[in-house]
Amino acid sequence: MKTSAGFRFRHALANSNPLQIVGTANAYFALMAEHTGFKALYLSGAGVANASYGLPDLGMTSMNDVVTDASRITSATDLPLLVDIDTGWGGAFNIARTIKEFEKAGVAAVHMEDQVAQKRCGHRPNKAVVSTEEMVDRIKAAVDARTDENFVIMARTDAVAVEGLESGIERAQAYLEAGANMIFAEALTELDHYREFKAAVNAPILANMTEFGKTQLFNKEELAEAGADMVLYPLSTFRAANQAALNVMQALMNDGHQRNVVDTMQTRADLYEHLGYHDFENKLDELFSSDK
Ligand SMILES: C[C@](O)(C(=O)O)[C@H](CC(=O)O)C(=O)O
Ligand SMILES: [Mg+2]
Repeated sequence: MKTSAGFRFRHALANSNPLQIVGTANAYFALMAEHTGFKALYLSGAGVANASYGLPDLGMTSMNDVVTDASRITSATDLPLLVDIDTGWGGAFNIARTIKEFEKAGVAAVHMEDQVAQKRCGHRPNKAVVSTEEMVDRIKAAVDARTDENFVIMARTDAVAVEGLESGIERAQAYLEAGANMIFAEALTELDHYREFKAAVNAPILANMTEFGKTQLFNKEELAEAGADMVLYPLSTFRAANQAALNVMQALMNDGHQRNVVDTMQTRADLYEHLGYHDFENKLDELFSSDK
């Protein structure tokens, strides 16, 4: 029997120290991540807004927008997928629907944050958080809606940047008591802060290594040593691919041809390798070739 996605996420976590979770903006990136050896994948809320809709990460995408992109990835790979569900998209019943839809889509884990509905990127100024009580209610609604007990509900606290480290830790404790399984400690500025979270909460901790943000780009050994169980690279591949695409666009515009940049492109052979193209082609021949 096939194990559930949530089980596979927990299994990957139990077998890694830390578990590196790479952001994959689309199903093809997910295949490349699998072939590179990653054991867990991430669908970024910012990534869905930016890549799929050309929008900023300001709470403008809906549950359906994100579930659509998540389903494309879970259809392409069995690697467990962690998905950013922002604030859960509403009140208790909306959050319950969100959990059911993501479970049904084959997602392994979601993270839900304690920002107000009018959310911002976790690494931008002027964030606002809801009360601990309100976030506890969000978590209770999510946990109650889950049907697979292994489906992971991760509580993200944005409070450290707003109210300080102590408050972030207290909130994390309250969120775990309400039934959250893991903690996403957002926008920490010191390695020691992970240590303090880990010492105070009895649950796996995620460190967000997003680039150009508030957190230094610590390596996985430093983070593991500081108590982080998971390390997230939400937009690294997206940012790199964007710059690569822009370089090609500029070359085409400036040079009138792509010969100077063709070496920066993934070859057709490599593309086909990741897609398993030849297996599909062989299948076609096997099924329909006339000289059988
Ligand atoms: C992790 C995150 O929530 C995301 O949507 O990918 C963002 C990442 C970013 O904007 O750099 C966040 O940290 O808020
Ligand atoms: Mg996000």
